Amino acid sequence: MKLIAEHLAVDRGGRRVFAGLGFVLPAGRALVITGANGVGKSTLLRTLAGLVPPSEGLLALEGGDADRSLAEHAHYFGHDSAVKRALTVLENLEFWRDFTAPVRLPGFVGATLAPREILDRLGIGHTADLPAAYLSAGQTRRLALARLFVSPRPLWLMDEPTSALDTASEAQLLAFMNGHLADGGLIITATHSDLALSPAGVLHLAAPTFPIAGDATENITVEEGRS
Ligand SMILES: Nc1ncnc2c1ncn2[C@@H]1O[C@H](COP(=O)(O)OP(=O)(O)OP(=O)(O)O)[C@@H](O)[C@H]1O
Repeated sequence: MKLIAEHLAVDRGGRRVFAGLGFVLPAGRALVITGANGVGKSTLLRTLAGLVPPSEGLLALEGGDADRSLAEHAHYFGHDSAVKRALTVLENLEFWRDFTAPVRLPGFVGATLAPREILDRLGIGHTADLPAAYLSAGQTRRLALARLFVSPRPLWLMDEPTSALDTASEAQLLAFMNGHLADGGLIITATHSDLALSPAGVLHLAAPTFPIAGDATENITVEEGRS
């Protein structure tokens, strides 16, 4: 399984955010997207998640399920935790489990945990029957993270995944992410933190020094390593 992006261009609000972007990410590897504020990291993740349409280019998951879109292979862990405040914590997870079809593929054995089990592992088991509105910012973030485990999907798209997490939760998140890679999953994450993901490459997005009309590959650096 590998994720392929070729000549990707995305426009938002009538303005080209990036163009000429390409990478190949094989199963079991992470791609860390870096770059200054506003350069397009979240936009790239939202495009991969099917939330923003690309203006140009190709996105494909080779070895994926041909009956599903790329977005249906992915969990998107974005800035907004997308937690339903009126539902209990457990109801949020049960909804997500029932709403999100699991994806199982040769070479990918994603962890599937029962909602109560992952809540316990993330240290918020005691909140299971509370309305999600009562959770603190860090607890809400952990609930959003719990969703990745109730329905296995190979591609994790993670936007600033460590935000609002304390040091212990950050270390646990890193262990989960490395576990997902060891299971044959793929991770693309935008972060300003130095996450010790292994193996990982870096995709650096740089602000264009000229108005982008078409190809802007000069503004994109893919660096392998961190293995
Ligand atoms: N809904 C939108 N409509 C129009 N423009 C948008 C929209 N969302 C984002 N943009 C613009 O797209 C550009 C890229 O934004 P994006 O959020 O992808 O940056 P980022 O690299 O993730 O930034 P940060 O590090 O601050 O999170 C910015 O110029 C932003 O203003």
